[in-house]
Amino acid sequence: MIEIQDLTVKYQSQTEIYTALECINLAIPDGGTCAVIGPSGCGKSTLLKVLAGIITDYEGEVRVDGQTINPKKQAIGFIPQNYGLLPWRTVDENIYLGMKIKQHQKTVDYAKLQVIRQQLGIEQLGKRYPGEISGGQQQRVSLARAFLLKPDLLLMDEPFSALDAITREEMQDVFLSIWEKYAVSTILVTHYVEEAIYLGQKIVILSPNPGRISRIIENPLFGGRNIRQKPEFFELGLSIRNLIKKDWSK
Ligand SMILES: Nc1ncnc2c1ncn2[C@@H]1O[C@H](COP(=O)(O)OP(=O)(O)OP(=O)(O)O)[C@@H](O)[C@H]1O
Repeated sequence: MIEIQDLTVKYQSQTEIYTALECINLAIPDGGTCAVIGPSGCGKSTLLKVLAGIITDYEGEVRVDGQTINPKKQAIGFIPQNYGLLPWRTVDENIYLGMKIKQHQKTVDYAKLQVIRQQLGIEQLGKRYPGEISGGQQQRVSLARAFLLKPDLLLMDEPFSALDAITREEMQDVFLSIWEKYAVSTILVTHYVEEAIYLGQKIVILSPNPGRISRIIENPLFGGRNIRQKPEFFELGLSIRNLIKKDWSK
């Protein structure tokens, strides 16, 4: 269980103290997914940085399975917007580098690596460099790296936003099929309402700054088959857009 209790984050600049997030309360069950939507500057990246252990100066409690979040004790996978691949390392090196760094493993579980590469359709790309593969393939490589780590928590910052609409939908399906197998607790930030409905069991809407939770929606459509084609999908999208318009104009 991921538990966030009364989380407030302030930045101190030379002239002022700026509150980026205020009194965030959220619980995500083990193996659940949560999509966070919010206007620019409301603190979405700040939230991910707290969860990734990059920001440690905050008020409130953030726990994974009852223990205060700490990337040295828990495995936390983070997929940044630009996928975070090292351009001077091959695809294979990029995939197992994360595991070596995070879990201090000297040896690589090649059998598992092979299974994940197959699931993601990147078996043929191992010797290439990130600059020699497409954006969708780079996204697959970053997913392989994250899932090989078997994270206690997977964080994704606008994971598919750099992809064209068709590849984005394809990658959302790829993500879901792997996530179903490994049941990794996942928090993703997105600015696409449809992506939030497709990938989020919970959908969290943040208010403009300071970011507060304005809604938490338990998504009734999550995990359904072919939901993108269903009228309920469009209806939920419309009602979330209306909520956002109301909440963000306050
Ligand atoms: N190091 C910092 N010092 C001072 N203020 C900061 C710092 N980092 C972020 N902020 C401010 O905190 C607020 C939240 O920033 P954050 O990057 O978390 O927003 P965001 O929701 O991810 O934005 P976007 O959608 O535009 O990426 C913003 O107003 C930003 O200007």
